[in-house]
Amino acid sequence: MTQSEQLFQQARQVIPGGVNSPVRAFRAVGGNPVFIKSAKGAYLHDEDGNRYIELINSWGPMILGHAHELVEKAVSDAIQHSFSFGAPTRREVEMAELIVSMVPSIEKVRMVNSGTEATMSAIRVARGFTGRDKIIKFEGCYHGHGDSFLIAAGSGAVTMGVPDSPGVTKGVAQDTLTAPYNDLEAVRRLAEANKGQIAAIILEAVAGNMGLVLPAEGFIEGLRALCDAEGIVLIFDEVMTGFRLSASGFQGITNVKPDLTTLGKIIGGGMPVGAYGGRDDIMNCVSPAGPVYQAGTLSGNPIAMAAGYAMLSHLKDHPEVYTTLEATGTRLEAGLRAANAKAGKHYTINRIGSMYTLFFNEGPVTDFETAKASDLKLFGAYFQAMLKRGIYLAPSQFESLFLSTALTPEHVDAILAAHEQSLAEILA
Ligand SMILES: Cc1ncc(COP(=O)(O)O)c(C=O)c1O
Ligand SMILES: N[C@H](C=O)CCC(=O)O
Repeated sequence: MTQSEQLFQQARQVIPGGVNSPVRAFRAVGGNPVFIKSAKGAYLHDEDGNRYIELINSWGPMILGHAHELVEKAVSDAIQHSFSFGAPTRREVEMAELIVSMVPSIEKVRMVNSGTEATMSAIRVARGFTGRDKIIKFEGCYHGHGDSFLIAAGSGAVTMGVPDSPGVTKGVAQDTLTAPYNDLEAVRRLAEANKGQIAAIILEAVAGNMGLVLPAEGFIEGLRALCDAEGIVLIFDEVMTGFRLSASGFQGITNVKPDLTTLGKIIGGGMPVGAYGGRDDIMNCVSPAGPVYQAGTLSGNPIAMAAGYAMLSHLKDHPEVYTTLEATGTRLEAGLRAANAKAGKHYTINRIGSMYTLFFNEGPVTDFETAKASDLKLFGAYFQAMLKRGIYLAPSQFESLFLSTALTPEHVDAILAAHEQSLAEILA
């Protein structure tokens, strides 16, 4: 038995399903999850001494690769002053100023401890601000595990076959209306049928939790116009895309500005952090400035703030990070397409910057339905074939992969060699 097998056996006795987040259990791809011991740069090392090239990067945060010295130093310096105070600190003011300076639509920001907390809080504020109850979300978008979002949810929820989770009350579920991603007409119909009742439209402007799906031309602009016309709060969930697609996230590469933005992942540099922010008048509803309650014992945690501040300042001062990531993504995408064509397959590859998904589906993949048409059995075989060759992919078709600046052209070539061999193996 390997160390990972032994640990998984132990884990199942004391942790539900043996993992602290469902997608880690490898249920969608079979086999035993790999237990990680350490990581540095572009590599993960497991408990059995195997090394993998990293394409998940902790589901996004490690944009500079693992254990980057800047973040490492910031954390070790911060630790000298204790780990949590539950009181205001200089660093959290600086962190808020930094976020506000980098994301133009954010005038005020509140730190929380996860992306889930950020999205839950953002819709509460939108409801408090508008005095309305309903929200619109998109099928296959995932906004964490808050009750209101576990309706037609992507990511681990669809991977485990529970996009509508038991445990969410009918009352909560009926306040979440869903539309197919990229279907503006469907959203307009919902808004018309529920006139004056919709507090917010929340979306992953680039969806990463049904696999990567890009917004169709005019979709985001149409949502903005609809929200303006109907007094609906537009929320971009940038937990994945924030500071990844540009130094100001997805909104840095489009003209559309949301009213509220949710953040997570990169802003903690790998520490557990989330944030939500946006228009001054909306954010002033948050307690103690206003009546909408939201709190947190560990919110603005000094270690997390130090890690996040080091990460964001680096991204702000080094725009070349994004050019490097684009070059890595371009090289990888071109190689994957060439290998697929050589194998006689024209699988869809959706990519933007350092995020991409290879769908086992000839596509196009433009929404949840088309993503679900992928050959999941083949994906599972591909995942295992790549893992065996030392490439660590997300263990589900319904996820994006994340590149880091630690990946060199040589790493990309190693990934492409493994890809070609894996395709040959699974298609034989
Ligand atoms: C777009 C998006 N929103 C929200 C979340 C929830 O974040 P967390 O897992 O930190 O609660 C995630 C990831 O899980 C995400 O990808
Ligand atoms: N897609 C999720 C976050 O981005 C995957 C992480 C998780 O659910 O554990």
